Amino acid sequence: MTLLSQTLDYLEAKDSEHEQALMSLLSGELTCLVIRKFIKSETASTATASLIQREEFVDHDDVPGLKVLGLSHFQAVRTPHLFQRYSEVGAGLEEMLENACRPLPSPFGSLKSYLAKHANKSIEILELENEPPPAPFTVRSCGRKIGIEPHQDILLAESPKERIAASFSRQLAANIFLAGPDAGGELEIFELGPGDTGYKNLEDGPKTIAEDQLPSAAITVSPRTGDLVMFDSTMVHIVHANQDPKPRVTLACFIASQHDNGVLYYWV
Ligand SMILES: O=C(O)CCC(=O)C(=O)O
Ligand SMILES: [Fe+2]
Repeated sequence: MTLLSQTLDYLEAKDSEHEQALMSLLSGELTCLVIRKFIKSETASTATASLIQREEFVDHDDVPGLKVLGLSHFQAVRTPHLFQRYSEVGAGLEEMLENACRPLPSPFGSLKSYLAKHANKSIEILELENEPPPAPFTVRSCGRKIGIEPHQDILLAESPKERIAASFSRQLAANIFLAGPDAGGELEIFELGPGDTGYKNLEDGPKTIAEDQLPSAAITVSPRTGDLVMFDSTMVHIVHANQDPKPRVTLACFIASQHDNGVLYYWV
């Protein structure tokens, strides 16, 4: 198996190219899709400047140098007392971002419209049977020398009892770059999927792999401000340390599809 990546320019690519690329991504033919200039730099800088000063933008509980607006499902599952905060902060995020960007479009709104139009599906927040409502997205700011260690994002491993998680045909990570680094901060994706690592249940640990034991990267993306990067989050991936004094700021969520269903679910 070889992992495939494709890059399109948001405005220059034809509608049919966006449609074809999304279809390939959702079918698994494509592992990673990069849409350059997905949001305007003015929108990216407005969103960043406004969000960074919010009191909800806090230091990450475990990783020094990483700041986050909102928490992730992974964090909440590992630390159950965070579940309520995860859900409560999440409930206001879409509106907070709209207000922060107005009159410019919300980058998250642009992502939902893009998927609705080109994947021709309805876009819905994920609902789980045994958990409070999930957050729609998070905003992460990686300071200098901060990266993300090798990991896989698999909802079924985080919540094995959730039937909807078992029904996903694909889980994608989507990141909109509100500030792309000028040095470092590359995303690398490896040819190691759930079958290779045996990551099935977060209770047994997230199956992290030491960086020096990874195969050579199959896909390397050097993201720039304004890009949208979507990839199969079940493959092992890593973010190299940001080497730029300016933070690397992303708006991140997951998107999942089911066979024969016209819905895409989002959460983080
Ligand atoms: O920031 C990135 O490039 C990817 C972060 C990540 O691990 C994810 O979105 O699952
Ligand atoms: Fe990830």
